[in-house]
Amino acid sequence: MGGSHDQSQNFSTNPSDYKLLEEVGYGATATVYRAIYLPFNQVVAVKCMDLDRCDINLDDLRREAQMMSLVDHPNVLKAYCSFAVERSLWVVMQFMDEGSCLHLMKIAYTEGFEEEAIGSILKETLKALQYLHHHGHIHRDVKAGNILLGSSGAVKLADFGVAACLFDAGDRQRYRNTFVGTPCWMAPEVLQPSSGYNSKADIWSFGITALELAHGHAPFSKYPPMKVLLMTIQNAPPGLDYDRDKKFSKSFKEMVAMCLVKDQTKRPSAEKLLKHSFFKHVKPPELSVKKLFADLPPLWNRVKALQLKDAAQLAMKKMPSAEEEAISQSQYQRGVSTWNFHIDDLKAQASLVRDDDDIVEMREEDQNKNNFFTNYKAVGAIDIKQTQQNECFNKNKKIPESKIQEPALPKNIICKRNGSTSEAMTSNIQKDIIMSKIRGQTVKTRQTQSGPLLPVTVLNHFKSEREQTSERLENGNQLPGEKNNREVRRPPNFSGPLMLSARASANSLSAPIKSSGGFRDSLDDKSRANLVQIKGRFSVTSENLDLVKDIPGSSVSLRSSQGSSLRKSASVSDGMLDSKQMPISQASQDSATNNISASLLMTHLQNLLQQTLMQQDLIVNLLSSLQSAEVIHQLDVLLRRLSLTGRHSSCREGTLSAAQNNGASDSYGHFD
Ligand SMILES: Nc1ncnc2c1ncn2[C@@H]1O[C@H](COP(=O)(O)OP(=O)(O)OP(=O)(O)O)[C@@H](O)[C@H]1O
Repeated sequence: MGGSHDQSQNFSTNPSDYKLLEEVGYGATATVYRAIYLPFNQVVAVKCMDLDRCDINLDDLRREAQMMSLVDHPNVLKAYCSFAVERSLWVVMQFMDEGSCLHLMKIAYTEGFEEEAIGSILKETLKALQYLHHHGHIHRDVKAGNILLGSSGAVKLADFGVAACLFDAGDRQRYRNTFVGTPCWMAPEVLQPSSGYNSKADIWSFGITALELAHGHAPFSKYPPMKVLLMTIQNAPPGLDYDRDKKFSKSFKEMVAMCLVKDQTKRPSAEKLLKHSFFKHVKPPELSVKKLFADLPPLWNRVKALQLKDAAQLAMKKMPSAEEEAISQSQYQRGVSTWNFHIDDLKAQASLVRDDDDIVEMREEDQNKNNFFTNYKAVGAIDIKQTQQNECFNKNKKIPESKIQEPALPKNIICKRNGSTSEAMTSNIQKDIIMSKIRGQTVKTRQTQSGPLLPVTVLNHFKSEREQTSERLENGNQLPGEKNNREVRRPPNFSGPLMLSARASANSLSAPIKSSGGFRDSLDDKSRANLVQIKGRFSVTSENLDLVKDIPGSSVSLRSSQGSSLRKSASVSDGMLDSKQMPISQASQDSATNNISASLLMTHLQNLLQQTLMQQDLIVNLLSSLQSAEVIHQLDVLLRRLSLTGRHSSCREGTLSAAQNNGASDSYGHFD
């Protein structure tokens, strides 16, 4: 991809040459810091990818870093070098001092940007895509969270964590055949591996990103990932609505509609799309984008504020009533009486499971009109004095190293939404209030969790984003190494089945899914080739896909698919599952008896969990073999069952259900 002036600068791979400063972002697998490269006294970004949290192989990571270092385009983020530091991989890259579009929307434009800014951001992004596609790459994770902004108005596409090479050995027509991306942004053809996909998948994601920038969130974002996948396949493509989106121009609506055509062959290439009339009159980003952050405090303070906002929401989340809590406590104790589990662990796990309504509710919270001020006020904020405001707006973006200090909490935040300005403030007092609430209530609070399961390997390292947020806050500004040393990794004793790695400061569905080694080419042995790994979310194996393909229509027997590959996804240990196999119908009868023992109850629960896991695998499998309306209908039915199952799989609710609800097992009867 050509050289770059940056490559003449040799960045060292010695971690002590980098002084990590504030945290400026975090994703499913990484935390990003503003840093100083000491030999050049140059500000850079260092992305620290926790290898324990990454369910991707080192080849993929190296490929990401290598690809980023080869790019040479003003709209594609440049990486300088990468190297391993203990259990993490550091990627040193250009620092984008205004962060991602997603962050910016969350902090100040919760209902999206004006068309003028959107046009500029999209045009620059499209130029990046044109460049990547021209060089044979599919980005595969185009979304607002991966579009970074600079204070000059620069727009750069970042994060090649899931990017793939489109053609090898000169085969320019090669279609990818893997399952990679982030649910809301994924093109329909990407969800159907049999059909294959190419760079047009990025055009779909680009269209979704346009909607995200216009509304402040991606379409379907309030639904669990599995539902999103299904809706993407079944529903008409999303678009800009003529009533709701009156403020947007016809040409913008048309351009989005062109991207969101289900038939990939009918989507325009990036090159062609750039010629669309919508992009003809777009203003240069120095004019339209730059002003978006004119009044905002520095990025690191915004990130901190977002973390506080999430923490405040966590603290304010509605608590179960006293009676519910008491019942729940006794259920937990009954449930764990014969196991070695620590009750707090079990509670924490149970609290990770939410049903759809909770997710919708959560989404509404995320999208509500309240600004930080409202949030903080609710946890005991104090009034803000107008005279204090200016202090925090003195952006000091290029700080000489000698003057760099640990960042203070933001004193004032200007929240700007579509032109209106309101004030928000956090203080150390507020922080204390929030933190004390969090400390007292984290375990009790239910968290946004739903959708597909996590593989055991991921699960063992899984830490909900809210916990991470709390930890980040409690750990202050520790550097990653210090954090790792202090962090006590305590794998959960109980693995709830419907887990989803949520992000506090990002769209809850924004962590990418990655299957079968986006770079299957690099996997040579059969077992690796069969692994369908989904980054940070859930896993199935391609053996399952084959299995389902061989099974006609609805006569799929779950029992027949209890092979070893399915067990990879099981969250209860294999040994437990093997030794406690029990027909579901028997579980139904047993759960109807009053004198049921806690251990038997938990055994049944395990079976229910196992069935849930298999159903989820099955859904993914069916997606891959989706060919006819009949199958779509079956998926629909399955999905409904799955939501029911999801509720019964929650440790908290499942324990109750197994004991009290005979109907639970009925819903599985069909699969016996
Ligand atoms: N070079 C950079 N300069 C400034 N901020 C950055 C930079 N790179 C990343 N960030 C911030 O950090 C966030 C997370 O980064 P990134 O997307 O690379 O992590 P990730 O773990 O790969 O995320 P995900 O996999 O969920 O997309 C970004 O959304 C952005 O806000």
